[in-house]
Amino acid sequence: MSLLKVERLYKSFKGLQVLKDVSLEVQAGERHVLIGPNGAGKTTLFNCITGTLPIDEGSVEVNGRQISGLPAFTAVRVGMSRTFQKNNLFGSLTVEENLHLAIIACKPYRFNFFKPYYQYNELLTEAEELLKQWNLWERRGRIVNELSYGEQRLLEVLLALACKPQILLLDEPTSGMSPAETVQTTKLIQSMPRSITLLVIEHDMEVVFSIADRITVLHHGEVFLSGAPEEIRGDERVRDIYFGGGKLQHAEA
Ligand SMILES: Nc1ncnc2c1ncn2[C@@H]1O[C@H](COP(=O)(O)OP(=O)(O)OP(=O)(O)O)[C@@H](O)[C@H]1O
Repeated sequence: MSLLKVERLYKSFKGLQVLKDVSLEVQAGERHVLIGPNGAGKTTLFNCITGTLPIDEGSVEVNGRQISGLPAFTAVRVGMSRTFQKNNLFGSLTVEENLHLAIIACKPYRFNFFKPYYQYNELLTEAEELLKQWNLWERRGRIVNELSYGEQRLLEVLLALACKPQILLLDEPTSGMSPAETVQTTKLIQSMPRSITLLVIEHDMEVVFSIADRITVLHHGEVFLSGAPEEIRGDERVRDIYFGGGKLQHAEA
């Protein structure tokens, strides 16, 4: 059974049809990458999957449980976490404080907001483990606004991991990063355990082909093609609509 199943999804904005009959299945443990030209509807699809946006028609199931039409927190409850194209961090707080807040947000019922958070040993231990696991322990005291853009994007991924998701949606995780930061982020994604299923929007073809088990191409709001990376790489039509010839050759080099 697929972990995530999107069936015949439609979404429009004031008459503009942005997603048309989109069906997509992501198997448990898979690294599934969503590509497509600007405006193809990729982020809108993420917003519809996570419940950030209501859908017009269709369904979204996680582990066989229907979540379409339910509030956005349902996605978190069924084990889904996501990052956004733009950072959503508390810039004046430290890396560690941001992580504490992310952990608290995942399980608010475990915390009493009148008790100082540093009295929750379990919270501090969980944060320490994550910071060490993802090589941010040394930078835990840094104020987020003082981090490079790439470091901030990496922190976003770490915050999404704080909820210990079964399925993680990453929206252009390497956008705006330097080449070195892109390599670091790619390695981080590759090192994630297969217990975390990934659905990733990505434009950088080097990154796409180094992480994907399966690729879905979205074009004008429709699934144009879905298949193994070799299949997508070799498809002339995909080159025409998306790669414009040059980019894919660069990725093969
Ligand atoms: N809230 C909204 N209201 C109206 N139109 C929207 C809204 N969100 C997205 N759109 C439109 O929907 C279309 C798809 O946008 P979307 O951001 O999903 O594309 P994308 O494939 O993620 O593009 P990119 O790669 O540039 O991020 C675009 O034409 C966009 O202008």
